[in-house]
Amino acid sequence: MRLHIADHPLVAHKLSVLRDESTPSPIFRLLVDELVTLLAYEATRHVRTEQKEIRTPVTTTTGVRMSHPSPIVIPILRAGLGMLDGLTRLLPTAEVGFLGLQRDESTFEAVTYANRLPDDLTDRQVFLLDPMLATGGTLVAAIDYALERGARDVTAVCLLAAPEGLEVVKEAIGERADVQIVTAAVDERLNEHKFIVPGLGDAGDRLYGVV
Ligand SMILES: O=P(O)(O)OC[C@H]1O[C@H](OP(=O)(O)OP(=O)(O)O)[C@H](O)[C@@H]1O
Ligand SMILES: O=c1cc[nH]c(=O)[nH]1
Ligand SMILES: [Mg+2]
Repeated sequence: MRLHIADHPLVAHKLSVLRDESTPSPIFRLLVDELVTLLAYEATRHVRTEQKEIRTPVTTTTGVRMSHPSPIVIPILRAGLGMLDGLTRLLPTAEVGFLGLQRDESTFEAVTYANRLPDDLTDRQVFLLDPMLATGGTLVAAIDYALERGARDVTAVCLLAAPEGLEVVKEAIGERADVQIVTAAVDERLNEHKFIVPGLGDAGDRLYGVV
């Protein structure tokens, strides 16, 4: 597992506003979108391309285009949905699959309630979107869905990660695949409710309200 922590003053600034409990939902949503676009620049650094001859007004030259098959972007509902536009803005030809996972409030285990993925992800670059990597249970489940469909190249884009969750993901993946995690920050720890500290609270609730 490879970990990339985005080190950029704009990322740090926007993340600080997200952490602020007084930031209202409309601003929170806007900032998540902006942050993801900044993270997407790093997350797509190894997106597959191929050479292509192009004709400029002056001459012919060798350019680059995205390879086929196109990448697949998978937001993990609910909170990951707030990250979808930020990523597809940079990868407009990507296909989009959906996973709905909710953490059980007493056991903290991830429960799947929606799964709309292609059966075959062989040779596809997969981008998983979830703002919070806390215990890691949700991300491990999502990575497993991708790997059991043949994916071997998976990038997870998060806003915040806890050290405990990163360790869980690393152990669970082992040598099975090349998994990259791109995050805006690694926080201190989890609290007794398995929330990230200092964190930003419940990302889904802050994006969409308490339902
Ligand atoms: O690393 P973990 O301990 O598994 O926790 C992280 C998950 O918890 C949150 O989802 P939540 O269950 O609150 O669902 P929501 O997005 O619908 O609010 C968050 O969006 C992650 O998906
Ligand atoms: O801090 C946390 C942990 C899990 N899910 C969240 O939304 N926030
Ligand atoms: Mg939630």
